[in-house]
Amino acid sequence: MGLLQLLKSQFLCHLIICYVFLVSGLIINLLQLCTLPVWLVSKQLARRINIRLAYCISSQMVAILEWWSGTECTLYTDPKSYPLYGKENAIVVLNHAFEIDFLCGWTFCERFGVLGSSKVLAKKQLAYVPIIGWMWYFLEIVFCKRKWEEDRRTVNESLEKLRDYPENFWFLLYCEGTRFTPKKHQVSMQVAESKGLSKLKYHLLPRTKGFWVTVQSLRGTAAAVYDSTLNFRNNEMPTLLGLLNGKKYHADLYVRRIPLELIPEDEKECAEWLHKLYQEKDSFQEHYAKTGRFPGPIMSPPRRPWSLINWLFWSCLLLYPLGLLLTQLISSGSVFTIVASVAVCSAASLGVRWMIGQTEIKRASNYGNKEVSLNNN
Ligand SMILES: CC/C=C\C/C=C\C/C=C\C/C=C\C/C=C\C/C=C\CCC(=O)SCCNC(=O)CCNC(=O)[C@H](O)C(C)(C)COP(=O)(O)OP(=O)(O)OC[C@H]1O[C@@H](n2cnc3c(N)ncnc32)[C@H](O)[C@@H]1OP(=O)(O)O
Ligand SMILES: CCCCCCCC/C=C\CCCCCCCC(=O)OC[C@@H](O)COP(=O)(O)O
Repeated sequence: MGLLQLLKSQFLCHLIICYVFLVSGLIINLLQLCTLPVWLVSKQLARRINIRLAYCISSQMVAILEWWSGTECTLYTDPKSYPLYGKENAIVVLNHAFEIDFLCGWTFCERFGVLGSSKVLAKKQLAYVPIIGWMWYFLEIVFCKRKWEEDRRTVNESLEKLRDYPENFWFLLYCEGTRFTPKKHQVSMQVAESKGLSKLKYHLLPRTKGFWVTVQSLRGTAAAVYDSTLNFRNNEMPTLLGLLNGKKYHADLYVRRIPLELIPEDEKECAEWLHKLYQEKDSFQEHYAKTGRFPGPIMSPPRRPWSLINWLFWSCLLLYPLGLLLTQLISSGSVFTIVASVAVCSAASLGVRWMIGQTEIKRASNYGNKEVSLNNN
């Protein structure tokens, strides 16, 4: 292990990274709260400010992936579509099998300049995660309860509000609805069988209703669907803790741009179209398993320095007062103050560990474990 790698694996480094993320995140959440009066005066201005504030939070996680761990992200795509990425609104359909797939998505958002405005159809529970969940509230992220009777109205209403969004955005949809586990795969293939649908090897059966409502609501707003299929080289199973430890992974993303006009308007036809898309995605994964690459040429955008610059800015701003505080604390000699400070730090560490836990597949919900999901935690 090299010296730098040893440094990256040190708990003290992780503490510093998490401290910067936590404190800057809370400051930014507070600033977002302060934009509420701006909404009353100019909604578009408030949105533009929030895009930039959100960038300051999400790009810290991107910096961990790109600059701290040095993870390589390779894009396979058609050279004719490439110039359009970042220059139009799009609905992104991505497979959901990896703990850091959302972060790889964010990395591509960063490289194409749409990180601050990127959106997702997220489960409601994520709205309560401090910093990221609170940031999403101000970004007009669409939340769902994964109960169609309740979601059909709220999801449609939230999407309609994005029609006059002032900057280009990508709207991410994990149509599988939950992360891939062998148990969920087995259950969803039973559903596929009962519906006479072809089986999938690498994906769960997609839930079609959210896709249909998204396409219908964003017609005229989004130009295309970006069908995106992600995998990692050498069967890597990346984790957020791995990234924090400085472990380098190798992500490969295959993207096809499909103009929105090609997607059927009728709900049943749209569902069939999506099922067919997932058959194709499965064949791309099979190709990857056999050859170690996706079809088509590589058109990788380079990483940009902004996420690193943003991280360095917040570190300089927040580490100096921390140093001063620690010096004062130690020189005060008060046992009570020192014990209280250790308790606050421990609570904060546990809080961050809980947040990281949200990304772990072993802590995934029970959604999709039963054919008709009753337990929707
Ligand atoms: C150039 C570069 C390109 C790309 C770069 C890549 C990406 C970057 C883009 C953007 C980044 C932005 C943000 C990223 C940051 C963070 C994201 C983090 C996480 C958030 C993700 C989540 O929270 S995922 C979970 C929430 N989302 C979803 O669930 C979406 C999919 N679900 C739906 O659409 C659902 O339809 C629904 C949620 C709207 C409603 O849920 P419900 O459960 O009620 O679903 P359905 O009514 O559809 O289900 C009933 C039907 O399903 C059948 N069924 C029953 N059991 C199963 C089963 N086990 N598997 C499959 N199907 C099942 C049932 O029979 C019903 O069938 P019907 O025929 O009646 O429909
Ligand atoms: C600068 C780095 C700082 C390190 C500390 C980072 C702390 C972590 C911060 C936030 C973590 C929350 C990110 C939320 C994204 C989780 C994405 C996700 O994968 O959600 C799962 C959901 O799709 C499906 O859920 P289930 O499979 O049904 O269950």
